[in-house]
Amino acid sequence: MATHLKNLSDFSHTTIPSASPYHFAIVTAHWNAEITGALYEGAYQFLIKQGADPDHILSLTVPGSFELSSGADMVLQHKKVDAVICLGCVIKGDTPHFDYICSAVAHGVTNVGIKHSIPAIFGVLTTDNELQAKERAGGRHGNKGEEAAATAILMASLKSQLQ
Ligand SMILES: Nc1c(NC[C@H](O)[C@H](O)[C@H](O)CO)[nH]c(=O)[nH]c1=O
Ligand SMILES: CC(=O)[C@@H](O)COP(=O)(O)O
Repeated sequence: MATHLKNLSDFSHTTIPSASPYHFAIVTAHWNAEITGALYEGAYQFLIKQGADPDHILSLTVPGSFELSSGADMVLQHKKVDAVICLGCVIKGDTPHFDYICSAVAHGVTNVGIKHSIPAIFGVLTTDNELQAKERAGGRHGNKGEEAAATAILMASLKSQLQ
């Protein structure tokens, strides 16, 4: 399975730069709140462990994953952050709705990051069922929220090196 091959899931804290210089926003979708809450806790606690100032982490909630792009755009329009982490969980149902949401949020988060030249991190689970989601939100396949936070720190560090 591809998940066990993911480098980030094997990262050690020593390979990620300190988060202390940076300001972060975490935008979390309320849909599938048990899962997205676990993603949020993973992301938030990872940032803190890496030295982020709690006062430099802005946390917001949007209704669903489809709104993550809009939420991230609003944050980047009004707040100075070094990276925005978008967390959600889309679980396949009986209709193609899943495909439209997943495509929209993937493209939307990408476009928001490019629009603002601020790293916008795609921390959205797109699963066939609830079990797969639970396995990736603190279960046997790790916590994608932690990985999203690690990615945010790495990208913020990269940008600071280029300036
Ligand atoms: N089915 C899921 C949704 N659906 C809601 C959409 O994200 C959106 O809020 C609605 O279409 C109104 O624009 N959202 C998730 O995050 N996860 C799902 O499984
Ligand atoms: C991903 C979704 O929006 C999904 O929960 C909707 O379920 P359905 O396709 O059965 O309406």
